[in-house]
Amino acid sequence: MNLHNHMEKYGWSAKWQELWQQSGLDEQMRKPARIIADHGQLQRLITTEGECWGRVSGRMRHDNLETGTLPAVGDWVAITGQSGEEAIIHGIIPRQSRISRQAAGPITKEQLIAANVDTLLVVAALNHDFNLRRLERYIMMAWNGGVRPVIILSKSDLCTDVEEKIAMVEGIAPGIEVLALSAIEDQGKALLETYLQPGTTVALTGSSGSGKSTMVNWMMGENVQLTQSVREDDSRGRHTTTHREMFVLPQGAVLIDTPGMRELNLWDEGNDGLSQAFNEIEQLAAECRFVDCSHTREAGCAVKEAIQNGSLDEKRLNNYLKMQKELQFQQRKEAVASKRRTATSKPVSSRKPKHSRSVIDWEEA
Ligand SMILES: Nc1nc2c(ncn2[C@@H]2O[C@H](COP(=O)(O)OP(=O)(O)OP(=O)(O)O)[C@@H](O)[C@H]2O)c(=O)[nH]1
Ligand SMILES: [Zn+2]
Repeated sequence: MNLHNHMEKYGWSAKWQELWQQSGLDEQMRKPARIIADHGQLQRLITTEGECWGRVSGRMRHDNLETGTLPAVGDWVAITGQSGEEAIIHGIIPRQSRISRQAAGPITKEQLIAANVDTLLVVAALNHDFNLRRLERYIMMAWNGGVRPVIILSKSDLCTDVEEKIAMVEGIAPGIEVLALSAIEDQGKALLETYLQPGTTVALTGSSGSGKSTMVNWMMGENVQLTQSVREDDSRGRHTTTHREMFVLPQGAVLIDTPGMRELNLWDEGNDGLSQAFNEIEQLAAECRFVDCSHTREAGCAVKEAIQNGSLDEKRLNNYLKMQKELQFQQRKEAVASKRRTATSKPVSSRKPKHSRSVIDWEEA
């Protein structure tokens, strides 16, 4: 039997084999593995021999004080250890993409939610939970981490103008596929399954109550352990999505359930998500008379003109400007922090925060 069989189910491929060899992590007795659940001190792993527990090596924990890099769900790592024993995690194969936001707390820091994600499924319910500004933010999060977003409008059975809603979302999601479905009425499954090909890693996100768990149950089919645990959790009134984990769907894709994201402060990995998510605004801006136009009161502003002639929604512009400001603020704080880092030789973790971070509760936006 092919030793990498287990791992292929979890997304291992010729590409990862190559990255593994290039990483220099493949020395001595080390083997590749993927983090499928993160329990803080302990990580659940899928290895060439099946599942096991692992923990980060002392060396890696120590280095983390400088690098801030610990493995997250979805990471491919290098491990040692005999089968049947707890494995030791020594390093991470360079991440190809990520879902991250700004961590809560006073220091500007990335909170990695999932690594090596191909597609982010953003779920929004077609009844009450329909907020275009919130979708724009999820789209930004995906593009910023190098992940392709797909928008899923759930509970189509509760909506009488589905086509209209799809068109509205397409209007704020250039180049992104938008689909509507109903888990309860078993509508739209084939469309969804086109994103669930074997070998791909998809992450699931969306507001609480948008129907994510129901959708997962629907994809998994009946009599699956997850379905039961989901029901069990629901009956205790807890959010099922607070515990993130990764599992293989019957369609073949690996699914990562992200924690509820009430607060989504953007984290820019330099992938220029803003330009991707708001491409048409940036194209308009190139036509403004002044290169540094703020699109608020300047003469010859092509963006303002688009709002006046109705081709651009002012709310979309405002959201764009707001997120641009957030990212600029984050970059300034980062610049200050890295200056201080080079000025003192203290490890990152012992730095005293200077600013307190403003919290943006965007769910209500
Ligand atoms: N009418 C209708 N209701 C749905 C559909 N999908 C889910 N629901 C209902 O919406 C409610 C919330 O669904 P969940 O699947 O628990 O939502 P969730 O996104 O997982 O919520 P959290 O676990 O809190 O993040 C439940 O009462 C579901 O029965 C659908 O397709 N149609
Ligand atoms: Zn302008």
